[in-house]
Amino acid sequence: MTLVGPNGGGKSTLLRAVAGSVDYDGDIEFAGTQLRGMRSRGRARTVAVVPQEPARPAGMTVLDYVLLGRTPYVSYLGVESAEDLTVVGELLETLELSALAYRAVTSLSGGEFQRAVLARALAQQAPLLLLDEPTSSLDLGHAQQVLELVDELRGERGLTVVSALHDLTMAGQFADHLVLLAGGRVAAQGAAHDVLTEELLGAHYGARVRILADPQGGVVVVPLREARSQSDGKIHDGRAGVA
Ligand SMILES: Nc1ncnc2c1ncn2[C@@H]1O[C@H](COP(=O)(O)OP(=O)(O)OP(=O)(O)O)[C@@H](O)[C@H]1O
Repeated sequence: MTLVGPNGGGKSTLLRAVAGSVDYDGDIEFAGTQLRGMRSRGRARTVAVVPQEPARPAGMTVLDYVLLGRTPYVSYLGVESAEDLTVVGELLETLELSALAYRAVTSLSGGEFQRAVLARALAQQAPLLLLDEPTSSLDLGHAQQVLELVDELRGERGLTVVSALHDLTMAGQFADHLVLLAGGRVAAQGAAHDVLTEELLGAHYGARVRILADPQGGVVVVPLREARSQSDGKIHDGRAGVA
């Protein structure tokens, strides 16, 4: 499920409620289990989170940072097993972080660190993965790669993924079910072509867009600039001049 919506719409708050880091009314159930009141080790084996603004622990290497994801499996003696190291090694490889394994996380670029945060969350091997803007610092290629990887894991391991995305075209390409949150409420939900419409994006984002259908079935959202006429200086509907 992919959450979209304007700033302040409630995407992060919803993810934090599912993650158990803010209080909420009502119940949140996953696979028949109430998430409220779960013990921290059990919760960490159930829910993995990629927060929007994760802290970078000073002096910690990328390897140790990703190994933190194995905490729910590490014995009480605190020693990581061969399996922990294998899982982490594979993730470092997949996310192109092997060469950075012994670098301090504080020295990474925004995109490198974002991949390390995802690796740490995937190392938890939890069936529910919450991603808050997982591609916000990534270049186009890495953003596609990360979303493909998450989609593959969703298929292969049966993960449930709830992701907040600002990039509506990425959402229109990758989301199976979209939820548009605005003012803390669900404004629309469904398939990409039902939610990413000119009307809904105009009403809830105050945005002027053109929606294009991608032949492969996805949706492309093109932001339109208001066109200024040179002759009368008035602002005209940008749609008029766009093929
Ligand atoms: N701890 C808090 N105390 C008070 N208000 C909060 C708190 N956390 C979030 N809010 C408010 O709740 C609303 C929803 O915020 P939230 O961070 O969930 O939005 P968002 O959809 O993730 O936005 P963005 O796209 O800007 O990241 C905002 O108006 C925000 O200011």
